[in-house]
Amino acid sequence: MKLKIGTLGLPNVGKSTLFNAMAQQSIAQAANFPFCTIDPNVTPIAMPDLYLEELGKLGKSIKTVPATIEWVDVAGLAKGAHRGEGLGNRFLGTLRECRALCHLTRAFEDESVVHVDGKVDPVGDIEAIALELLLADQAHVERRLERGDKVPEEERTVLEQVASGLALGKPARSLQLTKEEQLHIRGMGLLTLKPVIHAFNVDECDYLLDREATLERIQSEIVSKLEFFDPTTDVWTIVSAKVESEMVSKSPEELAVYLESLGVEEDFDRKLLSYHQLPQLVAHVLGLKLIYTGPGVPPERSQTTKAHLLSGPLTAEGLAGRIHGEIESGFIKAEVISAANLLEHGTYNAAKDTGSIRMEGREYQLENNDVVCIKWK
Ligand SMILES: Nc1ncnc2c1ncn2[C@@H]1O[C@H](COP(=O)(O)OP(=O)(O)OP(=O)(O)O)[C@@H](O)[C@H]1O
Ligand SMILES: [Mg+2]
Repeated sequence: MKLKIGTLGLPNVGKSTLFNAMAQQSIAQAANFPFCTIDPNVTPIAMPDLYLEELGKLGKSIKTVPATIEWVDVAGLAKGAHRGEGLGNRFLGTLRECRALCHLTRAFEDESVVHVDGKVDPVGDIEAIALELLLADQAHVERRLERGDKVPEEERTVLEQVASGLALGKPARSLQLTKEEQLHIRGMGLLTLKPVIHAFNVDECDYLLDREATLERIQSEIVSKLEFFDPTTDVWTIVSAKVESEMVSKSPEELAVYLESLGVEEDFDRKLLSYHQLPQLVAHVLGLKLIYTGPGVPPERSQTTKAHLLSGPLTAEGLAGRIHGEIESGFIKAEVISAANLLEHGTYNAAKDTGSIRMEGREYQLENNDVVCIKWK
């Protein structure tokens, strides 16, 4: 199953516009009225990758396959959703399946775009959403605990701890649960346990021209005032959903004219755009790794260089199982080299000749940016 990231925020803050900028096409209906989105939108997003294309060339592959995550856009969450305001909070069930949340907050002034409360107040808006998540989790945990003995004891103990925290207004991720404790309640999909990427939706000027000053202002006026911003689980960035969605729908010529009209240099760094930035932050908060297969495999067996996303530990044998059952059962050894090291050598054979390719066994734990070639019989 693909790793999913869910967007969250008040109605009409730009979630679907950001989704379209991320998907690089217009899939989601984005419009200037609250509750425009009802059913979730989902799109695959390629993980930004430093090595894949070059490795594909080195391996003379016909195609390269990037690792992807799924970006999920849901309805706006209204204040009072737990009491049924807006579309209520039942749709949060979609977000329970997501591994991290991207919390989008309006930080642009534009009188023509409706704000559900009539004023732009990022700190208040974030806390309102945080409260809705807290209340949703509280109800979810209570329902589970009501099942009494049907809930395994280890799980019940952790849930009781979470319930006490939530009652004090503490999100589950702030309770410092151990990995093992988290495992007992994994199936619950607690929203307040998920890492949060705060994205502040700013206007084009703040985003493109006044970037540094905007970042400083957001840190001092918003992030530093948040009660539950934990830098060990949460990160933040700025986006400009409207301008970014316009950028991705333009041809290169139109884009040049558009950037010039905004007073932005043509060599504007595309790595600042959300479809690049946000997956990077996802990788950061979830500790994701990328590894590669393809180079080193004889061309008659594979003509594809593929990036694989790891969201937890994986052994060489585990990777073999992901590729094919026969490769797993016939596993002999794994040839491993880091992508950067392989590219320095120019060819797989050159890397082999200098002894740079290591031989690893079944139990080898894959590391970020490993290029792996499994030998099997
Ligand atoms: N940075 C921005 N500056 C100005 N306007 C913006 C910006 N980002 C989004 N908008 C505008 O805000 C309006 C609402 O956008 P959108 O439909 O994407 O919001 P949403 O959060 O998905 O809303 P809903 O919760 O109703 O689904 C649109 O008119 C969009 O063009
Ligand atoms: Mg929407």
